[in-house]
Amino acid sequence: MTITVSQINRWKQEGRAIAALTAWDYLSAQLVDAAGVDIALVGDSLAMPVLGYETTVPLTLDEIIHHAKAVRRGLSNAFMVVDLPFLSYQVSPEQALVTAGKVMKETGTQGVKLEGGHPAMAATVARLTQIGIPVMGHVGLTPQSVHQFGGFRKQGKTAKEAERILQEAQALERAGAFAIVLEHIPQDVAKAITQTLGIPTIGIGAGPHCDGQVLVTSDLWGLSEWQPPFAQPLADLRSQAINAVQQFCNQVRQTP
Ligand SMILES: Nc1nc2c(c(=O)[nH]1)N[C@@H](CNc1ccc(C(=O)N[C@@H](CCC(=O)O)C(=O)O)cc1)CN2
Ligand SMILES: CC(C)(CO)C(=O)C(=O)O
Ligand SMILES: [Mg+2]
Repeated sequence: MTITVSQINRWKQEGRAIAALTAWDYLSAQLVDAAGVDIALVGDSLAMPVLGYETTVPLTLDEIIHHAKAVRRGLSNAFMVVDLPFLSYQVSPEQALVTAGKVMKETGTQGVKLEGGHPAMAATVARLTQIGIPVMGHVGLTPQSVHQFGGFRKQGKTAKEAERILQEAQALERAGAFAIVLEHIPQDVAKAITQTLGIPTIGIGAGPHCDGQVLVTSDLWGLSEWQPPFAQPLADLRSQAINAVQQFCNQVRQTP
């Protein structure tokens, strides 16, 4: 049962919600895949909870490829998508093509994701999809623009901004994107975009009316040292992990 882009598109038409989670290595990939997630995203968010950077901006192409190769080895069912890091695709459509091609060849991913939906980025997405690379879009709070936004702030709060985000999503659909992530925007804006588009929307901090949801898996597990307000942990692995280490230290230090 391998998941394909056409399957993902059919799920929208059938009203079957799409579950996506991030993975950053062999272990996390195996766990989300075994649990039956539909899409495993090697998100550039790995820069933050996993590598300890303050934003996703410093992550390099070589770093994400190294992680994505490990994720590939851990997946058997989920559709794999890899984020293109900051400045590995924004210079020109040619740069994006070379980067996406390198990621596909070296990691074995089925698709890539990039941020933004302004006309230049839509043209880049068109270029990639024309040569057969499945592209997932990402609009709203696009974390690679954090310094322009002045923080990881909710986007699309004014009618004008909301309209711009809708236009960007439509441009990405026309460019051939197979799905679009909507991050940290008001739920009514996400709902309107979801109803307008023929391709699935995958929300994060965008309310319940999207065609699917994505979370950073370390947030879901309660493993991140910090998480966005919209991420609800469903486990508390951080305290369990610390507890196990404390028990180990105590055992080792017990004088026989
Ligand atoms: N681990 C973790 N890291 C991440 C993401 C995640 O999903 N989880 N996703 C990306 C970053 N996205 C966000 C989105 C919202 C917030 C957030 O916390 N926002 C607050 C504070 C905003 C501000 O600084 O003003 C708010 O109330 O809106 C932080 C990172 C990349 N890194
Ligand atoms: C899940 C999402 C959309 C959060 O920003 C992402 O792009 C990532 O993890 O890198
Ligand atoms: Mg990302």
